Parts: sequence; structure tokens; C-alpha cells
Amino acid sequence: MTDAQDKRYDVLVLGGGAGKNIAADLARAGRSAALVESRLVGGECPYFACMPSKSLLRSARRGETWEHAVARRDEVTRHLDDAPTAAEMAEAGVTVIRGRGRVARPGVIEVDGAEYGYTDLVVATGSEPVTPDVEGIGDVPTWTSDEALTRPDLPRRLIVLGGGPVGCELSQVYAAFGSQVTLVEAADRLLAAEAPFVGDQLADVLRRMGADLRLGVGATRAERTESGLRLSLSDGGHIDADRILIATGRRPRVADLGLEALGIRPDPKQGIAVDVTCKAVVDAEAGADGTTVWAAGDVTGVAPYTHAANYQSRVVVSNVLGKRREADYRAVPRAVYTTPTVYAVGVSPVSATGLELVAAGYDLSDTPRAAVENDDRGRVELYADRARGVLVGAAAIGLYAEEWMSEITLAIRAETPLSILTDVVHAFPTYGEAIEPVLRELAEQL
Ligand SMILES: Cc1cc2nc3c(=O)[nH]c(=O)nc-3n(C[C@H](O)[C@H](O)[C@H](O)COP(=O)(O)OP(=O)(O)OC[C@H]3O[C@@H](n4cnc5c(N)ncnc54)[C@H](O)[C@@H]3O)c2cc1C
Ligand SMILES: NC(=O)c1ccc[n+]([C@@H]2O[C@H](COP(=O)([O-])OP(=O)(O)OC[C@H]3O[C@@H](n4cnc5c(N)ncnc54)[C@H](O)[C@@H]3O)[C@@H](O)[C@H]2O)c1
Repeated sequence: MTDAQDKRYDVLVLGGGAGKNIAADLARAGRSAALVESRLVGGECPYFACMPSKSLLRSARRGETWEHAVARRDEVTRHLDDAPTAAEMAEAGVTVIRGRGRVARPGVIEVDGAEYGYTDLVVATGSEPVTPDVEGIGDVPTWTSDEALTRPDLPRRLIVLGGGPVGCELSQVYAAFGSQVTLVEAADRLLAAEAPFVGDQLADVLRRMGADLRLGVGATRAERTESGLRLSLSDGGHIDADRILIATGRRPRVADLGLEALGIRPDPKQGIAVDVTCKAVVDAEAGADGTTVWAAGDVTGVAPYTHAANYQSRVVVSNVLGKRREADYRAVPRAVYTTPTVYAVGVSPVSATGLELVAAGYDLSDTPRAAVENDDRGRVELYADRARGVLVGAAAIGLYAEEWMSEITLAIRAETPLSILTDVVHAFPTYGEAIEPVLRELAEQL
């Protein structure tokens, strides 16, 4: 420890989302651990992302009033009070350092003028929304999901820019509570990275709720008008609205972390490159000073979900403790919590390369459960690798798909033989029964 350092820790974690789990687990394992957090201990998920959006979606599904939905959302996010989570950290033996951290020099992090030494550094700084390059967008009223999920206002006319998970979930929320929603998506369909039927069926659902979908068009110009704002589109059309919700993607938060001093050159779009143990890839010439840098969560650009961040956290903890563990991303779920839910996992037929996929599918309307629920929406498709004869991907849209697709997640991860999968018995009447004919069809084709 140099004189300049205020304190030295075995492990310093930058970012208290998934990072808080790493700090707590390592402290419980006997390491001295500190967590540096510039905003709220707990990260984005509980306060600005997953939890408030899921709460509003549930309220929308149940037909609650907007006022009730907002009150419930604010309870779920504990009115942005992170004191209980900070207390949990203290109880686990973690020192919480409030402020923005950056690398001062190898082995030392600086936070608001104070310096802290480390042996292991974990970067878990998350991601931030990207503002699209649309002329005038800075001059009109905009929100990102952050404001949408913390403010009490219900815009009368809302443009949702982007038809990825954020755009789809929040379009459903605002359409359900009575906003006039127009969703603008540059790709030809919603959730364009997933199997086409998923985006097509979700588009139907949102249209039936009154949302206007403009697919395959880009925004070109935004300007203020007397009644609000006008967004011009690449097809020559325009939309008048009160506010634009920017949902055009996120990028890893890597700017100004000083990582270059450690021989780490993060890509602005892909984030910090990590190996299978979640150790950051470091330039060959970087000094062997006895310290190690790890990264977990959105900042790694691997899979931008809380469950993926938590998984990587567990991988980091094991490796810091010297128990080698390799991450396996073959079966990380991609769920969108609209009603009905979208659930995809493993290989997407849209982006599969180097694989010959065999596909089979089934409409949920043909299940007895659909009759019980009086809901004929949805479909499930499974994708197998012809060469190896195992499931490698799946996509579904349907009520509760986030629950009944778990067995397929396990099947992909475990590479369970089709002969066993086709022998599995599902309870009657469940949506899970839809999986049986799909597997039989796949087995016949292989
Ligand atoms: C609207 C929305 C809904 C979502 N819904 C879901 C969902 O339902 N399910 C799901 O799995 N995923 C969902 N996600 C994605 C999920 O929120 C992220 O994948 C997850 O939060 C990533 O965790 P993380 O720890 O990597 O980053 P974060 O949760 O962003 O945490 C990073 C933390 O680092 C802090 N930080 C950053 N830089 C510094 C610094 N220099 N010094 C100190 N602290 C710093 C930040 O303040 C932040 O608290 C959603 C995202 C959005 C935007
Ligand atoms: N349920 C969940 O797990 C969940 C929910 C929300 C968000 N997330 C994660 O958060 C991240 C951000 O989500 P997102 O939906 O903002 O990003 P995204 O990158 O998934 O989707 C952004 C969409 O915006 C479109 N777009 C970009 N620029 C545009 C423009 N100028 N005009 C029109 N369309 C444009 C893109 O074509 C794309 O379809 C994602 O990685 C997502 O997985 C997860």
C-alpha cells in the first residue's frame, strides 16, 4: 500500500448491480471487499429497469388504473431507496463506497479524490441507453426507459422509438393505460433478432390494443410544434406527439473508466472482452503486477439480462476464490414480459450460422389449455442441429411462456437426447403439452 492509498481491499467491485452479489459473496468467503457505486446500490434492475417495467406490465394486464399502477410500481422499487440493500452489503461485510470510480493506475481505483488499492478488480458498470442520430432529437421532449419507469406522467400521445424488448414492453404498458402509442422500428418487424413469428404475433397484439406500428421506417427529424412535437419518417410521413420514448438500444458503460492504464481496450459497442472465466482480456504488454481484472454483466456485451449478469457474477466469484469455473452461454433465456410473453433461448433461426437447423412448431390454440384460458394466441418452435441431433434453440410466444419454456432451456443446456425429451410426460391441461408434438415432429425429421 502506498501512502496515497486510503485503503486496500482484496477485491474492489465497480458497479453495484450484479456487482453487489460478487462483493457480498467474496466478503462472506472471507475476502476484504469494497463496492463502488455512483447511483443506487442494487444497480438498474430493481429501480429503473426489470422490476418497475414488470410491475407496470402486471398492472396493465389486471386492468388497474394508472394511478394505482404507478403507486404499486413505486412500492416495488421501494421509492428508489437503496438503504436496505446497502445495509445487506454492510451485513455481509462489504464496504460501500459512494461515488464514481475509475482506475488511477494499475492496482488503484480513485473515487472522488480518495484512492483504494485492490488485488482483484471487478468491472460491473452496466450499460446506458443510446440516443439515435436523429436531427433535432435533443430539442424535443424525450424520455429513456429511466424516466418512463420513474415518473408519474401518462403521455397523451407517445412515440416509442425502437421495437426491441424495451420498446415492446413499454408500448404495451402505455397502450394499455390509454396513451395513443405509435411505435417506430427501423427493421421490418418487432424483435427482429428473433424467429419472425414472434415479432409478427406480438405486432398483432399491440395493434389490437390500439398501438400504431410503423415498421421498416427510420426517424429522420424531430422538431417542436405548438402542440408538442413532430417526428418525420424516412417514408415521407410524420407523427405528431407529446413525447418520444427512446428505446433504440443500450451500450456497455465503459467510457472514462481509465481501463487503458490496465491494458484493457473496451469496444464502445461490445464492451469489455472477457474469456470463459470472465477475466478481462488484457494487452500482452500489460504489466504482471499481481492484480487481476474481471468483468460481469452488461459491460461485457455478452447477454444483456439480469440473469446473465448474475450467472457471470457466480463465475467470477468462483474464479476469484481459485475454483476454476467456465461460463457457458448456450442457453441464456431472452424473455419479453408482454402479454403474451415472448421467450427465446439458444440459437435464433434469424442469426444461426454454420448450422443446419431442423425446425418444427405448434400453435398453442391447439392445446386444451388454450380453451381453458379462452386465449388462442401463441406458438412454440424448436430448432435442432441436424448434425448432432440435439436441440440448440427455441422460440415461443404465449401466456406464461417464461415459466413453461424452462424445461427447453434445460434441454438445450444439457443437450438432452431427443429420445428422452419425447418420453417426457406433461401435466394436462398445460401449455407445456404443446412441446410434445413439436419434439415428435423433430425426431421424425432427424
Ligand atoms: C427497461 C428495461 C427493462 C429490463 N427488463 C429486464 C428483465 O425483465 N429481465 C432481465 O433479465 N433483464 C432486463 N433488463 C436488462 C437488465 O436491467 C440488465 O441486464 C441488468 O441490469 C445488468 O446488470 P449489471 O449489473 O450489468 O448493470 P446495472 O444493473 O446497470 O448496474 C451497474 C451499476 O454500475 C454503476 N456504475 C456505473 N459506472 C460506475 C462507476 N464508474 N463507478 C461506480 N459505479 C458505477 C451504475 O450506477 C449501476 O448501478 C432490462 C433493461 C431495461 C433498460
Ligand atoms: N425482458 C428483458 O429481459 C428486457 C427488457 C428490456 C430490455 N432488455 C435489454 O435491454 C437492452 C436494451 O433494449 P432495447 O429494446 O432498447 O434495445 P435493442 O437493441 O434490443 O432494440 C432496439 C431497436 O431499436 C431499433 N432502432 C435503432 N435505431 C432506430 C431508429 N433510429 N429508428 C427506429 N428504430 C431504431 C433497432 O432496429 C432495434 O430493433 C437489450 O439488450 C435488452 O435485451 C431486456
